[in-house]
Amino acid sequence: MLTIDSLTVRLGHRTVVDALSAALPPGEISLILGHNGAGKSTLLRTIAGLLRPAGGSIALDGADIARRSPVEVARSGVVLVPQGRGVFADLSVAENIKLGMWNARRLGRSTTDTERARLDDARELFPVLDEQWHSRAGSLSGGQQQQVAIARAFLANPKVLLLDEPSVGLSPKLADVVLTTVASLRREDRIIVLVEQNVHQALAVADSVAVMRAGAVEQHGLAPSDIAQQDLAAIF
Ligand SMILES: Nc1ncnc2c1ncn2[C@@H]1O[C@H](COP(=O)(O)OP(=O)(O)OP(=O)(O)O)[C@@H](O)[C@H]1O
Repeated sequence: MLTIDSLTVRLGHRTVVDALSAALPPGEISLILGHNGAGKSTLLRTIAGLLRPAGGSIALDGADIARRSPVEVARSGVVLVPQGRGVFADLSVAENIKLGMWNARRLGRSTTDTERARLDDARELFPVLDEQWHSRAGSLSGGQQQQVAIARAFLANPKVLLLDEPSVGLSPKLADVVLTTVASLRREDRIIVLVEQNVHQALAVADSVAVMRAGAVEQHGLAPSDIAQQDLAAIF
């Protein structure tokens, strides 16, 4: 369980995350909705250890990770796929994906024994990438590059996977493919936090929904099927 309690993050003089509390359970995809500037990316970056909160706590299975270094947070199994793909265009698909594996090894979260099986799993989960395993990543479509970024995170064997708008800039069809891939990464002991603007497609794969407004959680634990059109109009 990832338990966030009274988390406050200031950027300059602005309070961007304001006494936010939420509980994100394993085995679920928790979708975070909110208008531009609500603080969603800042929340993900703080969970990943890239920003130091001014107050509050972030507990992963009971241990407070809020003020640990990014490396220590990664070592505890938190992986962020930030906005923008962060794919190395001149490296092959395979090399890009293996970077996740090497990173996990460096952090002590992977052994050579498990890596082979995990690589095979990745090729099965991402058949499009398997077909282009040795192609230059920069030659892939936007949707495929996004899949490379997600596959790299998968290879890092995350306990907590944070995805910041993975379908941004993609056609509805490719967004669907990417979000279906995200859904296939759901595992009993894995916490997946998804920030998305492609709301309808994200609702189709989410297990629960939280709504952020002005840095705080306005509603949480909502069932995706309970979110009606008029609610969405009020959120955005
Ligand atoms: N370095 C910074 N200094 C001051 N304010 C910042 C800084 N970075 C972001 N902000 C502000 O913090 C607020 C929250 O930004 P954040 O990117 O977390 O929102 P978001 O909900 O992810 O929005 P979006 O959907 O546009 O990415 C925004 O108003 C933004 O302008």
